[in-house]
Amino acid sequence: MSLLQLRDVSVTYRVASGEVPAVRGVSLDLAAGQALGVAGESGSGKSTLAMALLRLLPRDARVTGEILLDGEDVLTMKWGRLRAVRWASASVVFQGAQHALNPVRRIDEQIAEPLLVHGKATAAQARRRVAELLEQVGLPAWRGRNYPHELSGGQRQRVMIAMALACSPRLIIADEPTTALDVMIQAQVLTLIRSLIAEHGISMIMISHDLSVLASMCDRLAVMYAGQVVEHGPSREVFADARHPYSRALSAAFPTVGDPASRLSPRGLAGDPPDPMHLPSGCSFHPRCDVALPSCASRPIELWPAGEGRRAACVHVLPDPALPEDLPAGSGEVPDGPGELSDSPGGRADGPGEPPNGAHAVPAGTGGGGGVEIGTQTGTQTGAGEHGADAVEHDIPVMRPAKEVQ
Ligand SMILES: Nc1ncnc2c1ncn2[C@@H]1O[C@H](COP(=O)(O)OP(=O)(O)OP(=O)(O)O)[C@@H](O)[C@H]1O
Repeated sequence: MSLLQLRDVSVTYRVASGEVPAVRGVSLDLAAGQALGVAGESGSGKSTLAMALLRLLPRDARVTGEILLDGEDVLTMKWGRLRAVRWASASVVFQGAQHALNPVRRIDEQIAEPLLVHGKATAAQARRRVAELLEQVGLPAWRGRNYPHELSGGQRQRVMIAMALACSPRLIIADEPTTALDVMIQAQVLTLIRSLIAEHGISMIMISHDLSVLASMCDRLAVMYAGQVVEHGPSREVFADARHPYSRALSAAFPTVGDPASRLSPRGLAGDPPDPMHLPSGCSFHPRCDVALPSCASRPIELWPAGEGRRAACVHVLPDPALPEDLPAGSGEVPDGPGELSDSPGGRADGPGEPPNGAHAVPAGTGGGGGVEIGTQTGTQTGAGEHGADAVEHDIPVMRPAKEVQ
C-alpha cells in the first residue's frame, strides 16, 4: 500500500479580495521508501501543497480532498493524533528552515525536543540520540553545545535535518531544503539527504523549482503549474522526455554542467504564471504554450496516460488531439504537427509556426524544439529513476546559486 495518497487535494486561501485557489485537485501516490519530487515555478502551489500534508497552513486556508498517511486521513485527524503524527511519522525541512532555530537555545536541546515531547526517549537516551544524529548529519557531537549563531548556514541546515530525523519518521517533506545555501554546500546537503533517506528507507517529498536537482534526487517527479499537477511519472523520463510543454520548458530552463550549449543559449519560458484569481479558461498553460491548439483555450483538460506509469495534462498526448475547431476552415484534415507530439515529445519537425492563439513566442529551444536539447541535458542524469545507493553514486546533481535559477 502507498505510504501517502493524495486524493483530489485542493487548497484555497481566503483573502480580502476573494479566494486564491493555490492548489487544485492534486492526486498523487507515494510508495514506502520512494522519493517524489514536486517541481514548478514560483507561485505554482508547491509549498502550499507541502504544508497541507501536515496541516501546517494558516487559518485562512481551506483544504479539501483526502491526504491519507498510512491510510489515515490527515485532514480529519483529531489534534492530539495530528501532533503525534508530526515529527514522529512525518517531518518537514523547510526552505530557510535554519532560521527557525531558536537563537537562545543550544543545538542539542533543540534536537532533543521532539524526542522528549513525543515521549520517544528519556533525558539520558535523548542525549545519546542527539550525539548520534549530529554524527549522522556530519557534525561532531560537541557542536550540540553551540548556539545557532555559532554555526554556518550549511551546518544549521544539517541541524534541521537532524531534527527531522530525530523521531525516525517514515516520511520527510523537504521544501527547497538547500535554496538558502551556497552552491557547494547545496551539493553537500543534497548528498547527505539522499544518503540518509536511502540508508533509513525513509520516503521523501522534495519540493523545488529545479527539475534537474529533483531528477537526480527522486524516483518520481510531479510538475505543478497554476496549482495543478500537469505531469507526473518516473523522474528520468519526465526530465529527459517531458510530455507536457510546460515540463519541457522547465527542464530546458536550466543550464547543465558539462553542456556548453546550455550555457550559451539562455533559455526560459516567456510570459508570467497566471494570477490564480484569474486563471485562463481551458488549459491554464495555453497562453504561454507554443503548441496550443485553438480548442486548448476552452476544452476540459485532464491528466491523460502518457506512457508507462506516466500522465500528462496536455491534449498532445492523445492519439487524436485536434477537435473540429482546430481544423483549418473547410478542411477535414487534422493540422500537421501537434498530433505528432504524442510520439515525439521533442516537438514538431516542421516547427509550430505562430501560436494559434496569439500566445507569446517561446525562445528557441524551450518548446517544440526543446526535446533534443533536453535529451542532451540528461546525458548526465544516469540512474535518476532508481532510489538508493546506486542512484546516489551515479547522479551528479546540477546545482547553481539561487540567483541563477529564480
Ligand atoms: N497565506 C497566503 N494567503 C494568500 N495567498 C497565498 C498565501 N500563501 C500563498 N498564497 C498564494 O498561493 C499561490 C501558491 O503559493 P505557494 O507559495 O504555494 O507557491 P510555490 O510554488 O511554493 O512558490 P515559491 O517557489 O515561490 O515558494 C500563490 O499565488 C501565492 O500568492
